[in-house]
Parts: sequence; C-alpha cells; structure tokens
Amino acid sequence: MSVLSPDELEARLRAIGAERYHHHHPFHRLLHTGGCSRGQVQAWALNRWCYQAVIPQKDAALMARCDDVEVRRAWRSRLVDHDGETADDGGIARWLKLTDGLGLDRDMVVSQRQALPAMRFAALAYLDFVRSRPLVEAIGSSLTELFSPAIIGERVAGMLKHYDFVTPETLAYFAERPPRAARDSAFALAYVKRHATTPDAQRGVQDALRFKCDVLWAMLDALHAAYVAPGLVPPGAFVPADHPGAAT
Ligand SMILES: O=C(O)c1cc(C(=O)O)c2c(n1)C(=O)C(=O)c1cc(C(=O)O)[nH]c1-2
Repeated sequence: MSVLSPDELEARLRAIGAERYHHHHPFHRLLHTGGCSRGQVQAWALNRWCYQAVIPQKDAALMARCDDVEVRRAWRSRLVDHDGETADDGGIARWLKLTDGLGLDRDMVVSQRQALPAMRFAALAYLDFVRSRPLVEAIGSSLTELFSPAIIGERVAGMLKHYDFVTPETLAYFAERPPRAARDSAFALAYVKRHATTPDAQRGVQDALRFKCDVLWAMLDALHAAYVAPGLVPPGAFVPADHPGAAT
C-alpha cells in the first residue's frame, strides 16, 4: 500500500463521512422532518446527554496524553466550550436547557439512569478509544465534526418548523456549534494531514473516522429500536408518556 498525499487522505476522509455519517440515519430523518412525537424527541435529548457528558472527558483525556503544547493550547477551547467558565454557560448547560425545555427532570437526565444501555456503552466506547489509541487516531476520531455543521443546520430549521414544543431558546445549544465545529475540525484535519505520513497511520486515521461514525450510528440505532420500531424499551429505560403501551 502506498502513501497518500495529504490531500488524498483528506479526500478519503470526506468520502467516509459522505457514506457513513449519521445524517443518513432514519431516526434523524424522522427527527428533522417532524416525524417524531414529543416523547420521541424527549428520548433523543435525554439519551444524547450520554454523548454530551463524555465529550469533555474525552477532550481532557486527549490533552492529558498529548506532549505537544501547541495541540493542548488549541484543544483546550473544546473543554471550555462544553464545560463553560461558569455553571450557566457552556454546552453542558445549554444541553440541559434543551432537556428542561422538553419537560425532563434534570437529575434524571444527568444521572443517565433512564438512558438506553447501548447509548451509554457507545459513548464510553468513544472515551475508551481516545484514551487508548495512538494520538493521531484519537484526533482523527473527532473528524465527524467536519460534517456536523450541515446536519445541525438542517436539524434546527426542521425542528423549529415542525414542533410547536421546541423554541430557539431550547435549541440554543446548536446555535453555538457550527462555527466551533468548523474551527475544531479544521485543526484536527490539518493535524492528521501533517502527522499521518505512513500507510499504517493513514489507515489508522481512516479507521478512526469509521469507528466514530459507527459510534454515532449505534446510538441512533438504539433510539430507533427502542422508540420507533419495534419499540422495545429496555427494562428501566425512559418510557415516554406517548409511547404505545406506556402506563397511563
Ligand atoms: O449534533 C450533531 O449531529 C453532532 C455531531 C457531532 C459529531 O459529529 O461527532 C458532535 C456534535 N454534534 C457536538 O455538538 C459536539 O459538541 C461534538 C464534539 C465532537 C467530538 O467528537 O469531539 N463531536 C460532536
């Protein structure tokens, strides 16, 4: 296998996103086109909390492993973006505004007690990957963010249009994300293009992006199986009031 040029590597990475990113998942199509009930939107928000909670942990883990001060300096803005400088700003706080706005109890959301097991496991698999794989792969696994601005734009427009229980305030989390995702993914892409210079490293980076697409896909598969079809909610997990067969 021969070495790819940096631009060939980028083209391969973009092709992986075009094929495997979670914008193709049927649950997202339902969510963005008004096909979800209020209970299904609640289930999505409370379950995605598992991912939100892990992101700053994986960013801290990545920085802890990194001996390059330039990378740490660039990467730390991700931690601030999510954790905030105070309890009221930052992505974590904004995600909880979304779950508040959907009428979910904060302690229940934060505890993850009623989250789907597969959701928690997928989020932890991402954390484990970043802790254990070579740094260039750990950085490469964040490259799904190359593709998130487009899906976030579609989500915000679609949800505001279709759901009267969703407001711009409850979706404030997403207003902040696209420019930050663009900044962060540009940095990560430049890093992998510069540092993945052998066939093995280049394959590792591509596999890291595939792995991350799988993490995101598995989370949506779990949501779809529990709350759309066949609608099998695992024992102990959140049962929306409008779920078929929910206790009245
Ligand atoms: O709403 C989305 O579809 C979406 C996707 C992704 C992604 O592609 O991993 C992230 C986010 N949102 C996001 O909000 C976020 O903070 C984020 C951080 C990361 C990462 O891997 O470091 N991905 C994502």
